[in-house]
Amino acid sequence: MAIIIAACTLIIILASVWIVQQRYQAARRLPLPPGPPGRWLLGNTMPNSYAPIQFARWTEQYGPVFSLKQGHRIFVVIGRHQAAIDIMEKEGANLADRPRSIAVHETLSGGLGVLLEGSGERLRRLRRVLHAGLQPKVAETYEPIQTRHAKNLVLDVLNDPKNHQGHSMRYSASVVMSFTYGKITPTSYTDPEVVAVNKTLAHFSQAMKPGAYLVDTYPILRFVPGYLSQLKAWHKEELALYYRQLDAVRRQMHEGTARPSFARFMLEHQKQYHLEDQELGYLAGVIFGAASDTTASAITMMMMAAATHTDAQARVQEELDNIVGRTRLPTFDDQEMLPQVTAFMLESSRWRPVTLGGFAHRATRDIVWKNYLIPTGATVIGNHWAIANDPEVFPEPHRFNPQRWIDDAGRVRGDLKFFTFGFGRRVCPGQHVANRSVFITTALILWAFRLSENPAAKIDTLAFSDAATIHAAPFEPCFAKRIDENVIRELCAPGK
Ligand code: HEM
Repeated sequence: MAIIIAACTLIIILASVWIVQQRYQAARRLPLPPGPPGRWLLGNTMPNSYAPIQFARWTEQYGPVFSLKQGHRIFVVIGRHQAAIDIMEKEGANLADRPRSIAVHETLSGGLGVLLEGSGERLRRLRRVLHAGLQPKVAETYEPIQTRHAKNLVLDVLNDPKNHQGHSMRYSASVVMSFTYGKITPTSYTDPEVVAVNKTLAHFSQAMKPGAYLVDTYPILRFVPGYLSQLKAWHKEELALYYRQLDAVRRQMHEGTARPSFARFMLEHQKQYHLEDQELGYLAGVIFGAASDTTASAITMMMMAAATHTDAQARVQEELDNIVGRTRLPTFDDQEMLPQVTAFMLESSRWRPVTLGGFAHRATRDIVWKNYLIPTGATVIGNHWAIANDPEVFPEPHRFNPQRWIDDAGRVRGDLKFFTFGFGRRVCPGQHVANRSVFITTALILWAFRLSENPAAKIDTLAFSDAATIHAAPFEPCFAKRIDENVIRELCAPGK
């Protein structure tokens, strides 16, 4: 009897292995998603500027998922909402990896960063601590910081409206300095610490530019003497800066004066999350990079949307007048009652997604989608710009229309989503903090001002930088006060 059971078990195991192998081989025989023809051996030429926009054109031409080849590398680009759900979200476990990045990750970040870290034990550890320090309950505790700096933003715009883009950058730099290191003094964009951290961010953007470092396509280049020396020097510089900032928090903890912050949280839980000293300093440092530019750009895009879509803006202001009135400021507690404010911010981050092309993922298993193969090792890109313009999910996608986010009962729709913060297991861990920043600044700015276009200086809403995080070209909207200036000044005064 035992022999029969053992034989049956063996047959079942062999049959299962055979079925899996057959499926694997069948999958391997499937074609890659279609795509533009490339040159023999060299493959496709990648767009050398504004790649997400060119990719969106190829989506129109080749369909929701298309592929490109460059040497031995395969790129698969997702440009439609449903395909993003099917692939980027449902196959999230097989797409948690990143393509190897010798220039930026291994050299400039000395392998210490998180954004370009491959999947594995280290990433899980880092994401665990990021989640613990940025999850909704903790993000809620940063609301007073965000409110304080949002009031400051209103005053800055009141005093110097021309420099509104600089003020948005100041807002996010101050907020991130507060919650990362517990810094409470108002931070300006010329603050030496902020200047130094921004320098590291500029290095990162420079090195990230497609084609800046060919070593990722031809890894042999890393052995060329001097080829990576600039990146190594920048790495030393940023590490020293991040250590200095962390040491300040350590010292304050020792003296008993440290305010709650992400750095303090990590130092207090260093053992629990198995963080090495270097990792800890670096993680706090990169938060500034990940949080400041993105948030500032999102706030600027919201203001651009308001200035160029005055009817949509008026609807938000009608709601603010009804729910909040003109004698107090909107607060986080009002959000439930302010669906128009939320819809406005959701639409502006769909209309001009600040990470236009998203960040590349890498397939760690073969993925089959509608009889096409996305093979192991392929670089998989969820193109935010193309997905944001999917006409099936967002009818008339080029139109700025916050009402698409509102249901028949006047509430924010729970069934509609845009991937502002990326996909699957690499989704942005700072999204709860970021959303709160964009909400409170939208509410306060639209409460205080009516924005419009200056007829003599029309705004080109498609003029933005070609970078991982886009920045609008300088523009000058008119900011008319909706509320008596004395009331604005009194309600936004420091300490109020
Ligand atoms: C409007 C503001 C923001 C936008 C649009 C944004 C967007 C993104 C996107 C698209 C990614 C990559 C997701 C993917 O690979 O699919 C990302 C990653 C990341 N973001 Fe954000 N982000 C914002 C604000 C923040 C803030 C405030 C923080 C921190 C407090 C933050 C921390 C991070 C980190 C650490 C990563 C790397 C995660 C990983 O690679 O596993 N972000 N963000």
